[in-house]
Amino acid sequence: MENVRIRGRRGTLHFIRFPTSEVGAFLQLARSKGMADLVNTIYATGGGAYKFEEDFIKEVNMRLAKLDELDALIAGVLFVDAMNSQECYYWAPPDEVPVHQHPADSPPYSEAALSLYVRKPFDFSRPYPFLLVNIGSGVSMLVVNAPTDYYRVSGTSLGGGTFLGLCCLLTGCSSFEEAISLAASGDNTTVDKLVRDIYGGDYARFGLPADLVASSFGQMSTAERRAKVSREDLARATLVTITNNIGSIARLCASNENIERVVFCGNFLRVNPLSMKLLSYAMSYWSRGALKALFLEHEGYFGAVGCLLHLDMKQKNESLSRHGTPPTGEPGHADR
Ligand SMILES: Nc1ncnc2c1ncn2[C@@H]1O[C@H](COP(=O)(O)OP(=O)(O)OP(=O)(O)O)[C@@H](O)[C@H]1O
Ligand SMILES: CC(C)(CO)[C@@H](O)C(=O)NCCC(=O)O
Repeated sequence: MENVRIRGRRGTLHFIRFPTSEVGAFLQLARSKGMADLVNTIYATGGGAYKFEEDFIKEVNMRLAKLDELDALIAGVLFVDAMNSQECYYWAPPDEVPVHQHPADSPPYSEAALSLYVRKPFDFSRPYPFLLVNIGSGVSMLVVNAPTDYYRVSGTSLGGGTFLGLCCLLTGCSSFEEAISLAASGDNTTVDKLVRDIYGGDYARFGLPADLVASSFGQMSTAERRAKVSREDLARATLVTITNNIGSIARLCASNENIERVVFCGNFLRVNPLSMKLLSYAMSYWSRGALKALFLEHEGYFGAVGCLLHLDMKQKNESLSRHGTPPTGEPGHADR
């Protein structure tokens, strides 16, 4: 991300990621490159900041300054959105006709229709209140009323980790990228039981369209169906199941809290336009156009940015209490 001002300096933020299972390799690299000669403190957030604290001290003699993951997440989201005019976007059909107003003969949730969804920029400069749905390995849902006024309203353990774990079990795949690519070419209707499979068409009285999933994995109870199903279809059904469940909980939370904008983030959405389109459809359809699903370009990096900002704040506060003035642009002395 270019042209970012932090700690009195302007520059480009570079993001890298690696799974926490690789922390050992990172520590080895840090040691071999003499990283501890340059820095003595790393700002860190999430469970890993606690879990790996001892390893950092023991292996590279570096201290972890720990920040709460949800504080850091929100600070990061607000900062990155303010810095990058293209950060926030949504997905919609090209005609922008609300999905619940589409004629019954052209269902906007069909494969063909979803593939037409296009990404459009959203002006998030007046964000409050919003529901922030962070889809990591588990899912946290936060009502955000102001930069430091928020609460965790709900969560679910059925998240990105569940998708990946179940996909590995069901398809034998071994990476998130592989799971997503299988899902992209699969068909969940061979796995799930649809309203059509139960009613022969729509259940019109309660607005349940024929193509809606009535029972996730509902077809898999018969041996005949199981014999015919492909890995791709299983991956697709897993993706649709997890995504729709998150969408459903998010929608209930948003309506309960009288919130119209639901911002989804977290690495589950990485290289995963299908889930974003499904969430967009679900939010709009089930709220009859009242809710809007929003997404963020730097989906999984906000916690890290929140940490960096905390360092900036800390330095400003230290400088104010020492000299009565903000810092001049030199890095802080307490932490390197
Ligand atoms: N390269 C990848 N390897 C593994 N998982 C990935 C990858 N890219 C995206 N994902 C998805 O991102 C999820 C993790 O998301 P994220 O990194 O945002 O969460 P987290 O901070 O680890 O979650 P939690 O705080 O719940 O433990 C994985 O469960 C998986 O669905
Ligand atoms: C435990 C955390 C907060 C760790 O990031 C996350 O994985 C989560 O919100 N899990 C869902 C827990 C629940 O609300 O059921």
